[in-house]
Order: sequence, then structure tokens, then C-alpha cells
Amino acid sequence: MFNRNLPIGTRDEFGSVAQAKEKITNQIQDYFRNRGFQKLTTPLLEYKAVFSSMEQQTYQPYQMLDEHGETLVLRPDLTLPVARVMSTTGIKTPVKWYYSGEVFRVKKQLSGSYNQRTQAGIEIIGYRSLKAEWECLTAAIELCQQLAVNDLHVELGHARFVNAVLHALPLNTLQQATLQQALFSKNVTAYQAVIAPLADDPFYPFLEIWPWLFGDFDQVLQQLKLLPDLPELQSILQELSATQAFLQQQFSQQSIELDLSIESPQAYYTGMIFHGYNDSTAEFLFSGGRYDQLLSSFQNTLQPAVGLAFEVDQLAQYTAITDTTPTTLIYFDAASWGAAQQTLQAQPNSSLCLAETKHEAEQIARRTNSKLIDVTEVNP
Ligand SMILES: N[C@@H](Cc1c[nH]c[nH+]1)C(=O)O
Repeated sequence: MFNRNLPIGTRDEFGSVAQAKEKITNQIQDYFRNRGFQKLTTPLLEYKAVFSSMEQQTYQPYQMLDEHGETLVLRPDLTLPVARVMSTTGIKTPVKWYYSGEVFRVKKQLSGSYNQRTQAGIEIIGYRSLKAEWECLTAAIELCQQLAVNDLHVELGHARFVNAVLHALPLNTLQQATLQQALFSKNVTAYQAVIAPLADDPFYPFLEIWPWLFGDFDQVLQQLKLLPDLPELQSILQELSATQAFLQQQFSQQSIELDLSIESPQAYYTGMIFHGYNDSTAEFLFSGGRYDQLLSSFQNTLQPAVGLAFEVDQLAQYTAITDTTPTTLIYFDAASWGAAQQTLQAQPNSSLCLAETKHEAEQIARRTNSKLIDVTEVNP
């Protein structure tokens, strides 16, 4: 029998939700166009190989076969298709793209989140400087302000931090993996069991507090004084501190946090990572980071790149939409078409009633609680 249910994890959108999402997507895209970014559109379907640098532990892509038996996926990410575009076209860098679209991530059942989500984002390709991260963060904060997200927390992190510490410890690969797993899952018992034999290591005072190393930027930075002096760690901390100083100067009211104990949201990040959240949404409002190696996996040249994506579904919760459901219906006939058009322009929340007879129009007006204007009487 014909199945009228929606596939798991999908939904129909109409009314204020659909309007809020349209408004936000337009606002984000207008903002970036005005900042000199260029629009890029990529297809919903891609070859599966495009996404091979994404770890898919928490979700799977929707898959299908094309007519030659090649595996296609509904794109689970919008950054990797941009990398593919850069490698298959001769587009010169630096370049700044903006885009919006749907991404599809099949979540574990009962996770409560949707498998189809709308993102609007940017990719800045060809700039090595921290200024690229700063442009992303400036845009993210300014747009959240415009969208009236007033309790925004911006959290910074670094994709190389965890590995830099793990490699400095006298542990074999398996022990490193166990420690990382315990840290990311905040499994304190397992974590303490792995660090116990390291009590004499110079990293031990730091290891004791590592799982709790997140929160207010300055407080976390203070605790990082426990770290032994390693050039790789120092350069990571310098980047983060310079970014915090920049943000404080530009947005003195903005709360900035630091988290050096979380898993990178995307496996392809190689540098600073950042996201925004607030206390009332379970998911990030935006998320991004630097991914300098990604383009080299598609082509033979290394390209520095930074980007971020806004989660339009999450932001939609903040957007107040004035109801535009028509409250006035305009009844007309062939001779009064012009008058009907004029009334439509002049009356807010109005719509043409396409009923054949006046009687039918009156019935529709009653059913939809609308006022009926009859322009055949104005222009008989
Ligand atoms: N594609 C990333 C966000 C991003 C855009 N550019 C860089 N990162 C995500 O969905 O999490």
C-alpha cells in the first residue's frame, strides 16, 4: 500500500518555521555577498569518495547506486564538495565562497535530531593567515547579533592540540588511543586508569585536569600554565590567545570560551576550530575551522582553507516571523482583473480568490476566517 509516512528523520516545513528559515538563509547570504564572497552551488548527489575524509562514526550517508554501479550519496557535508570543485576546475585562489543547502546525515535512531538539515556557510580558500579565522568569527558573531541570538557563547579549540599532547607522552599507539577515547567520552574511571602510570611524567599535573579543561577562556588558559614547554603546544596557544584578544577588542561583550578536551567536529580540521552555541539549543548554531590538508587529498597542491557553516534549523528558533497568512480575499471577474491587482498591492496580507462564483468565494472566506472584498462591484 502507498506509504504516507515520512522517512525517519525528515519533516515537512510550512508556516512560521519555513518562513523563518527562508529569511535567515537570505540574510546570511546577503551578508556574505555584501562582504565580497561569491556564490557556489553544488549538487545534492555526489560520489561517495568525495566524503572519504569524513569520519562517520555518529552518522551514515544515504547511499544509492548510479546506472554504472558507482556509489552515490546525498551529500552529508558542504565543505567537501567545495574542495572537489577547487580540484576539478582551474579556479584561482584566494577565493571566498558562500553557499546554502541541505545536508543529509543518517543519525542513529532515536537520537531525536533530523537527518536532513539546512546549512548556510562560507569557505575561504588560499589564505594561511589567522585573518581568515578572524573573518569567519567576525561574520559569525555579527550575524548572530543581527539574528537576535543574545546569549551566544563562542568556543574556540584546536584540532592538533590533543594529538600534540598524546605524542609527547611515553605511551604506545594503543594506549594513546585508549586515553583519547576516555578523554572524549569523559569516562573518568578509564581516563584515570590510563594516566596513573604517568605520575612522574612532567605532563602529569596537566593530565589530572585535562578532561575538565573547558569554559571561560582566561581561566582555562591560566590552567594551561601546567603544560610543559613544547613548541607545538606553544604555537597552538599563541594562535588561540591572539584570536581571543582580537575578539575581545572587536566584541567586548562577547563571551569567549576555550575547550581543549573535545573531539574535533570534523576529521578534516587541521587548525583552529570554533563553534557557537547557547543554553537553549542542544546543537551548535554555527561550527567551523581550518582545514589546510583537505584540498591536497583532491589535488597535488596544498591549499590553506578556513570555513564555517550556520545551522539554519537551530537559528530559526530565534526568528520572530509576523504571520503572513492572508486575512483578506479579493473576489473579481475577467473585467475587474486590473482592479483586483491594484487591491492586492494596496491591502496587506491579501490574496486573490480564484473562485468561479461570488457564492463560492463567500464560503471560502467563511471557512478561512478572511474578509472578502468584491472588486466586481467597484468596477462593474
Ligand atoms: N562543514 C562543516 C562546517 C565547515 C564549513 N567550513 C569548514 N567547516 C560542518 O558541517 O560541520
